[in-house]
Amino acid sequence: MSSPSPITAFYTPTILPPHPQQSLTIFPCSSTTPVPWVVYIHGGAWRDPQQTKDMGIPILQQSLPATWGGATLDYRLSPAVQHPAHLDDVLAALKSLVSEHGQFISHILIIGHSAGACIALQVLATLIAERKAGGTSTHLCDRIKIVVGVEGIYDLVELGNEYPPYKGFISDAFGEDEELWDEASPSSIQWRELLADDFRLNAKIVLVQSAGDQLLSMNQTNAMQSILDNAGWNPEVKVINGGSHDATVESKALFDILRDLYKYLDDL
Ligand SMILES: N[C@@H](CC(=O)c1ccccc1NC=O)C(=O)O
Repeated sequence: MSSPSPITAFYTPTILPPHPQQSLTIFPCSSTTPVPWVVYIHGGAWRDPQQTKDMGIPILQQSLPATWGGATLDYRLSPAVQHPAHLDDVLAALKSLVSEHGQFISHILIIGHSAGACIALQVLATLIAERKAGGTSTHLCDRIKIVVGVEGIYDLVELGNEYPPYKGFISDAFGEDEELWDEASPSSIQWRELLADDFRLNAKIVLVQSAGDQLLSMNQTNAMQSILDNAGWNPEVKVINGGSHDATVESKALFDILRDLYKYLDDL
């Protein structure tokens, strides 16, 4: 049986014409019962117009089990918009995915690359906080079982300290005030407060970093690991030979990790 063709959808149907970046490419599942879905959030320092949702296509085409669904998201970029617009767009995309396809979605695995990994952890924390406040996104939050950060950015202030030239793209996306960088960073989130009492209810967080990443050292991943460890989240960290910063998302080493995680999802 051949898989259904990918479709492009806009996630802000009330805004006409839709902003071209407020769109997602969906690989519909070929199942009539709920199956897991994999959702990709691209990187590109919140600003690189060359890095789009298309960067998620190799993962979805090459690693996704035949009957599963997938989606890769675009979001508006800086400097046209600033934080929290990127996060808001990704949340809107996920909510629209669940409202349109929810009956076919059992669990969700989110993969974020680089700046997309930052957004992925912001998404998880935002949705848990919304759920705790009695919000309506429970049906989305409860389905997110795994969040994978690949070559991730998690602490904007430390990133700027380690790589002063990166302060330009951080300012474009988060403004000039480093206090706001700190507030927006996944490293500043009160993760312990977001932990569910029953550990099985918490999403598994996996931080993947390629030894060949020429743009980011291990520092972001190591720091995020220790913050999540101290907060009781027990993240998994995988150091792989995935090649360069961007090549990692198409690497066999990453696909091997993902296939193990797919088995975990299948067994839930
Ligand atoms: N090509 C990008 C650079 C970039 O994406 C990047 C550079 C350093 C560290 C992380 C990066 N991307 C993360 O999403 C740019 O044009 O800004």
